Amino acid sequence: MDDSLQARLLPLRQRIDTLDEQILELLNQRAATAQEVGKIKQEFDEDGPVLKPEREAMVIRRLQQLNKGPFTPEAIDAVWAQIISTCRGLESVLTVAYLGPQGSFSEQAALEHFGHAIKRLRCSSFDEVFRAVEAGQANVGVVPVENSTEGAVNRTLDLFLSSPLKVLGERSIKIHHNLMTRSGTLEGVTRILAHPQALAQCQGWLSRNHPELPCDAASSNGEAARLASEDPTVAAIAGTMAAHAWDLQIVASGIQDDPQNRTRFLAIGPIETLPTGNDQTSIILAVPNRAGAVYDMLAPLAANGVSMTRLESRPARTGQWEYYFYVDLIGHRNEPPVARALEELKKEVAFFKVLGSYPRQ
Ligand SMILES: O=C(O)C(=O)C[C@]1(C(=O)O)C=C[C@@H](O)C=C1
Repeated sequence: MDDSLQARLLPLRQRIDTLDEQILELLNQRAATAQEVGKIKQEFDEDGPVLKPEREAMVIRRLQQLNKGPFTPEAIDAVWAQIISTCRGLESVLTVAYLGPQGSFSEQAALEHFGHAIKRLRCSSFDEVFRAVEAGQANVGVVPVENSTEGAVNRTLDLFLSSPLKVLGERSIKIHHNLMTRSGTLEGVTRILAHPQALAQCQGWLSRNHPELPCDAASSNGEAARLASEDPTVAAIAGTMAAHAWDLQIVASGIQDDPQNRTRFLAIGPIETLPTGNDQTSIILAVPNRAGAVYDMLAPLAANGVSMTRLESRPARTGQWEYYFYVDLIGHRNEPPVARALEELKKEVAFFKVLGSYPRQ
C-alpha cells in the first residue's frame, strides 16, 4: 500500500523538481534582464526612479489575461509582486514609508503592493509618512484612504491637500480584526486598545461581547499590539500579522462587524505614472458657495463621458460651510476624454488639484 503510494508520487515529485529547476533558471534570466533595464534607465536619467508603476501593473495584468489556470489571478498577482520586487531590488532597493510599527495593516498593504524586497520605513503617523517621502528619506509611501465600514480616512485626505506627492497606485486589502493578548485569555485584562478606525469597525461586536471593558485609542493597531505585548492588562485589536509580530495569542478572531470589511490604500511618491489602458485619476476640487455649483462641477465629467467612482467631501476650515471635494475618475489624465473634462472643470471651480493618475487594481 505504502509502496504503491510512493511509486505513484515519485515521478510526479521528480517532475516538480525539474519544473522548479526550469522556473529557477528563468527567474535568474529575468533578474539579469531587469538589471540590464536598470542600467539603461540609469544611463538616461541617473537620479530617475527605478520604480515604473505602470509597467509593473501591465506585466501582471498581461499574465492574468494569458493565464489558463489552475494558477489563480490572485496567485499571479501575489507571486509576480514578489518576482518584480526582487528584480527591482537588484536594480535599486525601494524604501517604502508607512504607518508602523511591525504588523500594521499599512505594512501588509505595503508588502502586498511592493513585495518583500523593499526597505521598510515605519512611521508613527500619516503626517510622518508624507514628510518622509517629501524629504526623500523614502522613495514612496503607503497610506490608507478609505474603509468600507467607516468611510474616509480624513487625515490622509487633509494631507493630500498641501502635499506635492502624486498617487502612484492603489491596493485594497481585506481587514480581518482579532482580539489578542499575551496569554490568549482575557483574565486580568482591564482595557482594550486599538486604532479608532478599528474600534469603530468592531463596535457592534465589542458592545455585545465585552461592554465591561473600556476601549482606548492607539496610534495604530500595530502599536496597540506592541503595547499589549508589554502589558498583560491590555488586549489589542489588530491583524494576524501583528499577533505574529508581537507574539500575542488570539482570543477572538474576525470580530469586525462587516465580514467583508476592506481598506483601500494609496501608494504615493514624487513620480508621474504613465497610462496603462485601465487607470483611475484622483482630483481635489472646491467650488464657490453658490446655488448649482456642485452640479456645474460635475457637468464636464458627464459631458465627456467620464465616470466618477468616488466623491468625498471635507470641510475647507474657513468657517463658511465650504468644502473640498475628493473625486476619483475612470481614465488617465493624459487620455483625451479625461484631459478635456479636467480642462473644462478647471474653469468652473475655485480650487483644482490632480493627485495623480494610476493603474486600477
Ligand atoms: O521595466 C522596467 O523598467 C524594470 O525595471 C523591470 C521591472 C520588472 O521587474 O518587470 C522592475 C521594476 C520596475 O518598476 C518595472 C518593471
